[in-house]
Amino acid sequence: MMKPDLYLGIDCGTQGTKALLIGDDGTAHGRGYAKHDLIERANGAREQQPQWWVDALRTTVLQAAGNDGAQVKAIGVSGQQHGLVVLDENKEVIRPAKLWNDTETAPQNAELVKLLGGKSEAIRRFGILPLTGYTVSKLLWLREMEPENFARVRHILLPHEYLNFWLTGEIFAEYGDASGTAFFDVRTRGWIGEILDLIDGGTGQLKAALPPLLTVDQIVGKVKADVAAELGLSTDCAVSSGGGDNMMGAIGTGNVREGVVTLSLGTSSTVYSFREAPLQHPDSSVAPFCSSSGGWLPLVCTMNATNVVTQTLHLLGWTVDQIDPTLEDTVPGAEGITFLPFLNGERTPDLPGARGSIVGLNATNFTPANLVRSAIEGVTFGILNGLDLILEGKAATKILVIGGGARSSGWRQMLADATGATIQVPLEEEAGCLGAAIQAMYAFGQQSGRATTFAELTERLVQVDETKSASGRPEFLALYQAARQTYNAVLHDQYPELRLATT
Ligand SMILES: Nc1ncnc2c1ncn2[C@@H]1O[C@H](COP(=O)(O)OP(=O)(O)O)[C@@H](O)[C@H]1O
Ligand SMILES: O=C(CO)[C@@H](O)[C@H](O)COP(=O)(O)O
Repeated sequence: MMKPDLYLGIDCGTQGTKALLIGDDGTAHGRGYAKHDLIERANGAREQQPQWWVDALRTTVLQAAGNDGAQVKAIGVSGQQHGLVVLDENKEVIRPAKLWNDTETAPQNAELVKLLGGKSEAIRRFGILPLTGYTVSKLLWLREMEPENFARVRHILLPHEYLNFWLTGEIFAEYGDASGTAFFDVRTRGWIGEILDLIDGGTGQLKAALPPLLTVDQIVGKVKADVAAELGLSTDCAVSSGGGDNMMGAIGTGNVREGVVTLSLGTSSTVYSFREAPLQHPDSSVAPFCSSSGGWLPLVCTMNATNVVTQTLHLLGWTVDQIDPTLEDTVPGAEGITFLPFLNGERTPDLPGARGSIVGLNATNFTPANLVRSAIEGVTFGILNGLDLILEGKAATKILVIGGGARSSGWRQMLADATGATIQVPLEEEAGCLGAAIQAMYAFGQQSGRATTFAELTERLVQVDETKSASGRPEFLALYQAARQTYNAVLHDQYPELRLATT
């Protein structure tokens, strides 16, 4: 019997790496998962060793494709966005990668925005406002805090590009993930050398360290012989350009045409919707990123999501299994408790120095269950403020929800009740992996003369798990609107400098 062609999608998230092996028809042939460590310091530092991602990739590829490696035609890699990986002249990692949720670099981000002429000028000139967490301020931080490491930088990579490099020995960038550096012009799809000149004083060191950019039709290269031997892959196995995890989540939810909305509840919470043309939203919280399927992917990201829920559960000695009964047993608004979930500063709203707070406690409402509900509501209301921005005032009718938090039926129902939209979950839970595998299939098709489109592929391979859909219950809408208004009022009260769009 002929063995089927297989495609491997790898997703290097913050908490762990996942791998998914699929056939031409989208059938899953194997899966893998490995956890990552995280370096966390009270000053907002969030770092990981790139080697940890490589180790996790090895483990998950062997788990997913250990017996079928020779049939894998192409691999796509999805990675947490914005992380800074710096390599020296021998292509060795210089220091741990500062991650998308690192807020230690907030002073450098503020300094950079000033150097660029202020917020409006930065947007006018470069089409993007650097926010704390984007790659660019990590470079300024490195120059100021670790000048000896800065002097050794010869290659600047993002997490997924580092994994592509490990797999192929080639260093390339692609438009989607490059958008999150803030030294990439999303309008013209080219690097912005001028910003890097400001950081290195015009020596040209950083510009020379930028990788060449690939279009989505191109591949990074073939898997190196030693990697192929170790992982049981063929040396003919191609590696597609890959992309940021949100860009791959977009492909994995069919968000490759206008009108589709995806909401991800992972370590971060994100909401995004594909556009044919770049979108310069009046609110700079809307990141004007490119997608990794061609086109653009305006996106809002909050830095505190399942991490806050998990930490609240840990505090109580509870587990995620208790989320659903807890939401069932409590009422919207948690009897007056409001939880601002900024345990690690925040990116949306732009408050990198913010701290979390819980307000409205009294002798009757101060219960473990209300505490858990208020944490989930705080995370939810924050990302729904982002959803309003993405939809530019229009009401959502259908939202595809992905990420670890999407496993909770109670949380899905909360999203449906609070928006009035139908909440759907893709049949393949690991949308980032599926998107990466689909991109690999697309690139392999382009390379081998069997060209297809992302629309055709996703139409065929992305399906909804109808058993997990949730519809808004009208009687809950007003209750959630009131709770969300209270949340926004507390937010503005504590941070009067905000001009966040509220409902
Ligand atoms: N049933 C569940 N209900 C709510 N949250 C869950 C559930 N299962 C897992 N999670 C949360 O999902 C998170 C992991 O999400 P994931 O999307 O894999 O993150 P990342 O991509 O950032 O590594 C964990 O914090 C975990 O607590
Ligand atoms: O910074 C962003 C998006 O701009 C984050 O969404 C990161 O890409 C991390 O993703 P997860 O680990 O939460 O999937």
